[in-house]
Amino acid sequence: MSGLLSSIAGAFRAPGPRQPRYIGAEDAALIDGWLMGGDDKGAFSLDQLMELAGLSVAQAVAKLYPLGPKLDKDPNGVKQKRTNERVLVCCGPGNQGGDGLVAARHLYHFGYSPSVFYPKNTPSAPQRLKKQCENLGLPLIAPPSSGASSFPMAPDAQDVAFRRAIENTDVVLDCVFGFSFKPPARAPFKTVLDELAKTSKPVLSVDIPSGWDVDEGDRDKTGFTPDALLSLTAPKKGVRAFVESGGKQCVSLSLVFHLARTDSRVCALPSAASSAGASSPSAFPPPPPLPSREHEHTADPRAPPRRAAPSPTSSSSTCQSTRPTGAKLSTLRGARSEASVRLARGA
Ligand SMILES: NC(=O)C1=CN([C@@H]2O[C@H](COP(=O)(O)OP(=O)(O)OC[C@H]3O[C@@H](n4cnc5c(N)ncnc54)[C@H](O)[C@@H]3O)[C@@H](O)[C@H]2O)[C@H](O)CC1
Ligand SMILES: [K+]
Repeated sequence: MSGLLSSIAGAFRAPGPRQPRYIGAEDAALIDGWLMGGDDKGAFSLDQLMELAGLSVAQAVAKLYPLGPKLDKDPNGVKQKRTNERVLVCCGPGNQGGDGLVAARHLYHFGYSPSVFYPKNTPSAPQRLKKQCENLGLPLIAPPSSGASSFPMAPDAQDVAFRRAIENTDVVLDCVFGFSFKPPARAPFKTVLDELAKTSKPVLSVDIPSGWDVDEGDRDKTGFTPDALLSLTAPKKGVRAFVESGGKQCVSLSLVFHLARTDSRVCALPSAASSAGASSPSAFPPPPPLPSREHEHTADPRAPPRRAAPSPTSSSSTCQSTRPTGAKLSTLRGARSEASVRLARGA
């Protein structure tokens, strides 16, 4: 486990063009378990991890699909829509769906007008996150939570509502399935994935394009290729071809350097050395130099130190494109920049 954590962080510190460490579904689940484990492990709560993931998602949207300037009302006094303002957040039944609910909340505060599609509203769903979206008045397409009385819905009501929602959005956020998806998709998500494949709207996929196999990519020929991808912590093996063929990719770094720092401490402990079967602590290579705490919050760990402390609006994700565009390729390969998003709504 310690080698895995170091290699993920090391991939982002290595000089030259980034060579990300791709991880499989098993390793992704292992890291998740480690982050949430107590004792000598990460000690994060699920809520914290979702909040970090969801904030990174919202920041990636702000970076890739920036909100246009505010426009004056039209002659009839009607508010005019800003570029990229409407974001349809498609949420699945697992933790990735929770990331989506968090992202919708942050997007609202960034000034976007998100709406949320949440078709699997089971008792185990993150009801508090959903309630927070409701409290902001976000349009929510979801069946009533169990126990609530309602009129019976037509079987295809959600499909119809989803199709209408996708027509009336500027950007689609794919938070349907993450690293625990096992193809093929079951209802009601089959329709959702078909619509994602068909739409001409830009889709930003979180962690893995939904419907793709986490390790093997679009093995089942879904026909869905997102406009861009946000990898959480480390890119998954299934997106290697997408990234290497020039797909737009962001990587959320919020946990990477935390993993590396904790890991270097674990490596330094004699007990960790003996439990790993090493004859002495020196059997572990010295941990690579860690970036300063300041850099942990910036997009580029190798960036020169800042003079002032990072603002709360600085991004925890870094974006790059490797799209092969001839002469621009080398500059793009190393390109990365820091998102700066305004957190106060309407500011
Ligand atoms: N450490 C991190 O990087 C964190 C990532 N997070 C996000 O969580 C997901 C992984 O969450 P998990 O709940 O394990 O899995 P999924 O979101 O993929 O959803 C599982 C969910 O889906 C159902 N399901 C599986 N296959 C199918 C299918 N073929 N048809 C229908 N339904 C299916 C399954 O039954 C479950 O209910 C990760 O990718 C990140 O986005 C966390 O926020 C924490 C930190
Ligand atoms: K996804």
